[in-house]
Amino acid sequence: MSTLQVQGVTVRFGEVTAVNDVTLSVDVGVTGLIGPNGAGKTTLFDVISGLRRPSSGRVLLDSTDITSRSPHQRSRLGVARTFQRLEVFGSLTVWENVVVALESRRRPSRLAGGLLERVGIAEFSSNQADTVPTGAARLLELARALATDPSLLLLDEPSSGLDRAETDAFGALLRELVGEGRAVVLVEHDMDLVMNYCDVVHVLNLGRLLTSGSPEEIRSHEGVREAYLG
Ligand SMILES: Nc1ncnc2c1ncn2[C@@H]1O[C@H](COP(=O)(O)OP(=O)(O)OP(=O)(O)O)[C@@H](O)[C@H]1O
Repeated sequence: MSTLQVQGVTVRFGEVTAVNDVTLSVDVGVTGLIGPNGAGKTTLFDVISGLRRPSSGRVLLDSTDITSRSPHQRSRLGVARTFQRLEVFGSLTVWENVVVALESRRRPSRLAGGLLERVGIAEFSSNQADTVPTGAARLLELARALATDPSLLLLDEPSSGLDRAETDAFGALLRELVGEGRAVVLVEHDMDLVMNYCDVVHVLNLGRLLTSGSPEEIRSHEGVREAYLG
């Protein structure tokens, strides 16, 4: 049984079909969702996290149809998400940001320190969130997502703003999260991160699922090269 099933999902914005009859499943592991700009990756994340209703199709979580559930209800079912555009509370400290996320799920605030250690930004705990470097703010978003103890974690371009060493540490953390039985889906432009840390990669192009496979299969896929090279 897959954690997440996307079945025949289509999203139209007027004349534009952003996501076109996409069917895919996600299991425990690191799953990459890649594709050129405008391929429909963020729109598909919006559908999975409940921010957007599909024009047609269904989303199932652990075999339950959640297509009409709100983002809040999905969060309680174990779905957490980070955004391409940072969504932290800028005027709160880094530590307070995580506490707010913990409290939203009635989890104890004493867990905040451990979460910040885990993502590698404990040194910024008492800094105001809008004063920390972009990479640290991105890791704070991850800590906030982890504060909800998700079974399905959706990460939108998590490595932007991270340097190479931070990206490698981030990749290692992803593997740890999988070891805890979580499913992680990554929209990511950093192909090294995708190829080194993903178990499965889905490729979108012009709203359609072009192909799915292991990183090796994706790397050698003719259509993928064409989609990227135009
Ligand atoms: N709210 C909207 N209204 C109209 N068109 C939209 C809207 N959101 C997205 N689109 C269009 O849908 C298509 C898919 O966009 P989406 O942002 O999902 O792609 P993406 O793969 O995430 O791209 P990127 O890698 O650039 O973030 C694009 O053609 C985009 O212009």
